[in-house]
Amino acid sequence: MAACLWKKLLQTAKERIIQQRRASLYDCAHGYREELIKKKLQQFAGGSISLSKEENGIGILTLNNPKLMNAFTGTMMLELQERVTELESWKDGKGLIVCGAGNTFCSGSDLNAVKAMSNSEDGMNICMFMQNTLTRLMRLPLISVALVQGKALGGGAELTTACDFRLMTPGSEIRFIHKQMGLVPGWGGATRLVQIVGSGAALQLLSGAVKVDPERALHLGLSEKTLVSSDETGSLEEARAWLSLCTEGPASVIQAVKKVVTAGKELPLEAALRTEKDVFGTVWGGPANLQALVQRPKHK
Ligand SMILES: CC[C@H](C(=O)O)C(=O)SCCNC(=O)CCNC(=O)[C@H](O)C(C)(C)COP(=O)(O)OP(=O)(O)OC[C@H]1O[C@@H](n2cnc3c(N)ncnc32)[C@H](O)[C@@H]1OP(=O)(O)O
Repeated sequence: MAACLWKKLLQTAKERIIQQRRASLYDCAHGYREELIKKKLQQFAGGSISLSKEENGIGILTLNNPKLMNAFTGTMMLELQERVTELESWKDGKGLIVCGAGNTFCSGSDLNAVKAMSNSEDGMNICMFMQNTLTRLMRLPLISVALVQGKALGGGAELTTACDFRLMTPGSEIRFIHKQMGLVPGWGGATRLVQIVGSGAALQLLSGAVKVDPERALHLGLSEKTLVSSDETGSLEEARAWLSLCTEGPASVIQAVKKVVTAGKELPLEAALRTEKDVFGTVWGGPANLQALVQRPKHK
């Protein structure tokens, strides 16, 4: 009887955590019609978003549009959502590296698409679509790293803030250039930047459309490390090595760690504590915990 009750409690806790994670920010109550925006984005084709899920639990998500400095076309925005959905159900996943092809990160939205969708309705729908998608990316139960090579501009800079960490190669830059386009970030980048560097520094970076080089990024806490290599292969290997320091151990435990930190970051105190309790309940007495106890030397 007790075991049956325990299993039910565990299942309820897991379902509640998954529901919290997958709930979209915007829906029809906000005038958001996802199927309509998807149809519109489909019209702006080009490039791709690939995902390689490796045996060691590290995923590599690559923006492939090097001819346009990995600018986001409409279909790439749709593919990003598909990859995030895939990652949400990756049971063995522990970490994620987001990078760009051709030794550069991402130069934001494809300006050809931006010009064709410059009306308010399309703009708001893209804004809500990308906020939904990047919020889900941010909340993945994986430890994520943006590997910034070359340039991360506009929406590309915003994408870096949806990752837990940023690693930059020599000579690379993160730049919120929105002001120069008469804009502010719309994919959630301003909100996340304030959380990362504080409101003062965020205001300076946005109001000045400041080129943030690796040194300044380190100083601001926007980047964790300046890598040694600038080339695609070398920098990816360095990023893998850096991430492996955070992802050693069973996927269930690494995912639980990310979930409790997300709760602490996003929820009011008591809700965060209750989520922590729920997540704790999924690992206490679990296989990794029991195995660790067996391996622990008896206290003398
Ligand atoms: C909320 C987010 C916001 C929005 O969605 O409204 C945006 O992100 S808007 C886009 C903001 N991004 C930009 O304004 C960057 C524009 N690009 C550049 O400033 C430069 O291309 C740069 C600095 C990224 C690279 O300069 P470089 O001299 O090294 O190369 P080229 O400029 O010759 O670029 C090569 C090739 O790529 C095309 N390109 C680059 N960025 C974009 C883009 N965002 N959209 C479309 N096409 C882009 C560029 O036109 C060149 O193409 P080519 O056919 O060879 O002329």
